[in-house]
Amino acid sequence: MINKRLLNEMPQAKTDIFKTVLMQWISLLCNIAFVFSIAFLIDQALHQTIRVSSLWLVIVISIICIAMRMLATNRSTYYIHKASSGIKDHLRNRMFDKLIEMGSAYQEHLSTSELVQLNVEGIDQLETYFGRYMPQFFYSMLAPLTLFLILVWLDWKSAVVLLICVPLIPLSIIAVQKLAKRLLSKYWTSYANLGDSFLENLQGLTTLKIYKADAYRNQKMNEEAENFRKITMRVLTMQLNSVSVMDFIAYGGAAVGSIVAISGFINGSVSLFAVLCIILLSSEFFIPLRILGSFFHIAMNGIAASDKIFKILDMPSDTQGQEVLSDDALSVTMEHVNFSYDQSRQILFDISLEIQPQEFIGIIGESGSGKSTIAKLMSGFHKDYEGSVQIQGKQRKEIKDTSFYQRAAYITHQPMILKGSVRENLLIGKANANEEEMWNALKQVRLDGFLQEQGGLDMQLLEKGNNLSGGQKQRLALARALLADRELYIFDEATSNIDVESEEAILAVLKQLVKEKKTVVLITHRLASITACDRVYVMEQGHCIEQGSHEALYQQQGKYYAMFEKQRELEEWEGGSAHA
Ligand SMILES: Nc1ncnc2c1ncn2[C@@H]1O[C@H](COP(=O)(O)OP(=O)(O)OP(=O)(O)O)[C@@H](O)[C@H]1O
Repeated sequence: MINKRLLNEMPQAKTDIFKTVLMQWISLLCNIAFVFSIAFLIDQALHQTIRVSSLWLVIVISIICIAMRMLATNRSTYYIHKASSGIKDHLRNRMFDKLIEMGSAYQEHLSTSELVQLNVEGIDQLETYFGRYMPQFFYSMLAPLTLFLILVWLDWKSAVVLLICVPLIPLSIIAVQKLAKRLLSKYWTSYANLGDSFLENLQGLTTLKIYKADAYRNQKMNEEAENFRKITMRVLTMQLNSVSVMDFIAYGGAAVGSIVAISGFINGSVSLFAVLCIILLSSEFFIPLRILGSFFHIAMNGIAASDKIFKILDMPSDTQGQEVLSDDALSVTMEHVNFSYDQSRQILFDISLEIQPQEFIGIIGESGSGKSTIAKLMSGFHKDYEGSVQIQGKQRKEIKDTSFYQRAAYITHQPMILKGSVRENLLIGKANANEEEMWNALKQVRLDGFLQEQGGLDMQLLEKGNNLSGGQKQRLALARALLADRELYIFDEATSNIDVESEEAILAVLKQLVKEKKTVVLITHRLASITACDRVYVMEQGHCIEQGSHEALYQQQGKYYAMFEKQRELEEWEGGSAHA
């Protein structure tokens, strides 16, 4: 019922919970005083001994009690808010820090929609746990004890009966909790899966429409939604049933206590004043626990979410190394690397390659041969490889991502363009770049002409750069990378959507980069682009089958030669047929 880990996460919340309980307790004392004064008045009225002075006394006590209750309720609301908002901020920051700490490899373990759900709704449900459930938990122990210690002087029998009935409520909560835990864990898993499907289908809606596959995916999602509905209904049924059980115990317990007091009154062993006090206060024994029960389910939902949150927070931080690169130039060495994304299929087989500072390296091969996987291993996206991937002689998995990315850039064929101006997108590469630098970079990638017609650097881009063509997005990403001025550039099909003429201009920029003492790794399908490389690695089905300069590989008349010739023939044929 008490999650120690959550409480220890936020020691400050303990003080706020204590203050909330104190305020609720003061409120209870006011209530008792109010009931006592009313019972006193009724007792005097029935015995016809009422006096004006006692009437005034009751009125004054009532006003004081009501005012103090209002004040105590106000303060407890404030502390409730303080306790719950603090933990929300704290956990969201911890999650954010953890993701940063895990670096680019976090996507291997977590899906975006699960993260969003946990961070938004999951953490919101902890608000109830901290702000409502926890104070209520302690108060619901304190309230019956306080009432018992007061009422036992009026009629010990009914006080004992009332106190004995109270633990039945927590017992029923514990029983329900056992059932709830597994059910809620299933509920969260089903919710996260549905979120995943929803996000994916929404992102791929255009493709689904084109292939008329939307109805099928819709049906699949409906099935998942139906599963989620069923499990939600089971959760709600469990909640309603447990609330009914608690109501039965609460009102039944109060009734039993009152009956004992009334029979004492009939026997003459209990005074009218005492029986009135017991009847009016008997429900107070149970109400705090009954309220606790109503918070319990939302709180348990928060706890289920927190279990998942802690699982993420407890993930090994060694998903990202802690070593920092030295000021020496960056070299990349891969030795006997084997790699699989999953157990079912090996993707890379015994890959060894070497990239010295200021070299211009090409990696080619047919689609699916493992080129991007090599780039991803160098960039630190996956650590679970055999063999060695070293940067500056240090294992890549030991190197901190921030240290690597300060010196290196990985540019893919699907660059991330953010909603906002072109300027904002460029400043991601270099925060303090001036206009001249930005235009210079845009000119190098031949995007300047288009942008000048479209409002320049202030041109507003839609989400994911959707108002740019595929080639324009790639050029913008290249301009951003050039502005970033890194030592090592890994271009993974980064110019795949760019027309041949512009690609030649960009190739000239890459050659210029090498002259400026940068190291460039170029992964491409366009073999004409890599003739200038110092060394080319040829991949086939996860094996590196050839390596050497363009001239050496060409003369070897192996795979490279065959691919090169085939592409040249195709280009010549295309050129010829275009002219025909
Ligand atoms: N995240 C992943 N999980 C499982 N398998 C993957 C994953 N990414 C790639 N693969 C598999 O690894 C193999 C190599 O993929 P990779 O992207 O490295 O090839 P590539 O040579 O870059 O291909 P292309 O030229 O088409 O980009 C492919 O068969 C692919 O199915």
